[in-house]
Amino acid sequence: MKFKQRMLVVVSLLIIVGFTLTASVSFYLSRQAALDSLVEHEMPLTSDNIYAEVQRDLIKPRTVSSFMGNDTFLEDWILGGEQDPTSVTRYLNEIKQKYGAFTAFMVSDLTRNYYHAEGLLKQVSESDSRDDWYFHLRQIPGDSELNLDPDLANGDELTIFINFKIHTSDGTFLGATGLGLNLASITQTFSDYRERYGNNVYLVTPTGNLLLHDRSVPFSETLFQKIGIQSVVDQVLSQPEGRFSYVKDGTTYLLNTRHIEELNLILCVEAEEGQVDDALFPPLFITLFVCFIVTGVVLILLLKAINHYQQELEGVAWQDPLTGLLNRRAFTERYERIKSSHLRSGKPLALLMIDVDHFKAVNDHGGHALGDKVLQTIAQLLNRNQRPADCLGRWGGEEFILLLPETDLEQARVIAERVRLNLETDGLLATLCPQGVTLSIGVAVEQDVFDLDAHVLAADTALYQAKQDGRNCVRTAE
Ligand SMILES: Nc1nc2c(ncn2[C@@H]2O[C@H](COP(=O)(O)OP(=O)(O)OP(=O)(O)O)[C@@H](O)[C@H]2O)c(=O)[nH]1
Repeated sequence: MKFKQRMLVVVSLLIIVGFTLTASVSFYLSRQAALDSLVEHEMPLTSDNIYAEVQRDLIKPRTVSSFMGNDTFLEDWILGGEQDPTSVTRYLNEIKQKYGAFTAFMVSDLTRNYYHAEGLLKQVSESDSRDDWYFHLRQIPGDSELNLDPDLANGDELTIFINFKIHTSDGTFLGATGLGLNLASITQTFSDYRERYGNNVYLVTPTGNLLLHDRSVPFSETLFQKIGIQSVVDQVLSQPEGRFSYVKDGTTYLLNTRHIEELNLILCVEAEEGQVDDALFPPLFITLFVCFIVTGVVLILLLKAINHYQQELEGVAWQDPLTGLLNRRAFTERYERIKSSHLRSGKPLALLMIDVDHFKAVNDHGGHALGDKVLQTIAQLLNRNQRPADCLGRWGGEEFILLLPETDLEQARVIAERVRLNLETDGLLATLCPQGVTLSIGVAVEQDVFDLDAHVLAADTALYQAKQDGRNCVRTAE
């Protein structure tokens, strides 16, 4: 790989690695900050808000159920032998209407009659699994329990029942009463929570049953069956408040829990750790895009700079600094190129060795600076008169070399004569050197074997002859 390509690759890699590292570190730090904010602020805040909403949605019906459980009307009616069931039915209907409940019910322990807002529904029986809730309520030490069951009175729709015991002041169990809330509307509320706060929300009983949640989780699930959460489920159930994380299907979930005293339920707010990435990826992509653009611009500038300096260096390497003509090395390289096309075509290639006559005298009389000026002027004149395909160089000192492709000896001689004459009659040179500047030129033509040394030697020999013949003339090689 060339130096230039190596430089471009190294610089590209440096920029790309630099940008990628910077972008990655900044992405990592931003992600940590976003996660901290999610765990420390957003989830607890969501939990607070949902707690307030759960209080509004569930605690009020619970208060009403509690009021029903402690209502002396029901106690008296049961103790009075359950006369006139319409009074209980009316009572239940009024409660149901007033508080917008899905159902209101009362069960007498004496007769096992189950009343609801439209009258007697059935009798509860220990042999009917649907009535398990009732016999369970009888046994528990507390006053109340929340249950999720199908409601017989409403086409078996899943209903949240808030069950309260009815008992006498001395604690004798008389039956159960309470409200049923429509599950569909409550799960909708939880789905609304999810949409509003962007987190999963569910309520869990102290034994780990999922009681209420949005529709994303099957109802039959318990917390123990929820994949991934098993690692922390014991802590979730035993701590009044907590922050946990668990992994499910390669995704990390954050869990914020809180015990709701009044309902004896655990409120769980769950967020995907990856949700913070959604906000962070666009800036990352912008950074990488900027990196791409900057890399491109830097590479273009670098390429231009390298090309510029390369050209300058090539100029220094190939140019004669005084005259701007090709130096000996560049001329040799050109000769080799031109030679190969002549080898194919077999056409003649002419070489002119051009030497300034008595140049030493110019230096001696006018000084070295004038000598330089004269050499530059001669170079310009020679350059001006050459054809596009010709190749002119400075061979050394006051000696120039001119290569004429596809030119035979006679044509070359004519051209050399013209060059000599042009120079002899040039006005500027006459001004610089009043004593006059003349050229001696030796011409040699190659047709078969193109060898620069031999070619130069032949032209030099002709030049020597020109000098011998009194200078200011053209001589051709035999
Ligand atoms: N000013 C200047 N003089 C140079 C340069 N290169 C060579 N010379 C001078 O050119 C002169 C060449 O002198 P000679 O080789 O004796 O040839 P000449 O005086 O031209 O005589 P003939 O070639 O025999 O006609 C020397 O004095 C060199 O110092 C240059 O770049 N600048």
